[in-house]
Amino acid sequence: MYGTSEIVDAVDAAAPVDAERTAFRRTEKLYKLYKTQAPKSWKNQAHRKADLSGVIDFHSVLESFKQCGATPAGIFKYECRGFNRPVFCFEERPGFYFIHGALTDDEQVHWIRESLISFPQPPNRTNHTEAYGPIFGLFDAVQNNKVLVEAKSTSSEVDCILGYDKTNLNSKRFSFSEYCMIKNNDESYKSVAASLLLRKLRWSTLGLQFDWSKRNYAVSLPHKRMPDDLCLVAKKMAVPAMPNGEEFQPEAAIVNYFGPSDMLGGHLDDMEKDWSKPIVSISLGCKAIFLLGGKSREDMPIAMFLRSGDIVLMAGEARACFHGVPRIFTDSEHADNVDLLSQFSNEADLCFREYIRTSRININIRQVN
Ligand SMILES: O=C(O)CCC(=O)C(=O)O
Ligand SMILES: [Fe+2]
Repeated sequence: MYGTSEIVDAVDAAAPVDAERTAFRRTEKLYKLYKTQAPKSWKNQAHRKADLSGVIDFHSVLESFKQCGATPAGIFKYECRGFNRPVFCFEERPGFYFIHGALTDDEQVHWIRESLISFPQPPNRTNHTEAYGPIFGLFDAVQNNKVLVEAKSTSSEVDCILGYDKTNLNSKRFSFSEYCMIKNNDESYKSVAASLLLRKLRWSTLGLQFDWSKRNYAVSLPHKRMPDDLCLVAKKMAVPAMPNGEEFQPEAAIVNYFGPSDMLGGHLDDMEKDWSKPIVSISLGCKAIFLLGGKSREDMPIAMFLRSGDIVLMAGEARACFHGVPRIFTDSEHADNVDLLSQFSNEADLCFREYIRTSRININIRQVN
């Protein structure tokens, strides 16, 4: 990847002065979440209101297309034989496809659960792997108010309490434990609440593991195959962007987890060999603004809303276009997640509901070779 490709907290993040000179950066600034220079006492209400009138809303585009068969200038409805969902494209950005409402509510619920329960499980790596080694059962630990504990002592008693795997002496010694153990804590433990780890979860990688430090796919890292059901969705959704009716071959995915003030800076995804193959990118949870730039950061980006259940494809020329997510919406006026939240109304689903109420998840699936 090239550019600011990791999710960062956008609030008050100071941009380097010359970085603000590009059209992409200026547009990011228009939409990203700022605290104004308000007195501290205003803290929670002090988010500047962005003007959203220039953001394309494909929900409205589809509604007016249904009514009068017309689309706004520069946008057309793409007809793909055998593909029964509405797909829109931009005349100026060939290779970019917007599939509005691609996933049903049930499918969205399924992928949110998978993103929180299964996808961060080892051998898949997450942004926490470097600091803590492989962590098993993060979401279960959140539901049970557990904490991640490090054993400094080498006593067999601690090994036993932590379920430490002696067969893997290189792995770091962190494991989830009950709160009560920590109350009787002594210096031999270092601990962090599972709920905090979940809040700070930024990415997990599926299939071939992406090595962020070397910025390539590390074939030698242990990995599982991509989940079959996710491959099926990706193959089905990739159809409008596949050259000559070929079948998309999903080999890797990056799952991005966005908290309320997180953003993903403008970047290119350029580590895959064949750019004629699409990246299939699934949105879940809170609504976001997606910026689709051009091949230069100086090209004026197109801003559009991404809602839970929308899927975008970036293939061919669009693979060379800078893109990013300057903003997610967590306030009830804009988040657009009421229907989704109602799917998590059981007592047992409280943790999912609380998480997704103020978060966005993006699963982007790639053919690497
Ligand atoms: O979150 C999104 O919609 C885009 C994610 C993305 O561009 C990436 O992970 O490379
Ligand atoms: Fe990307």
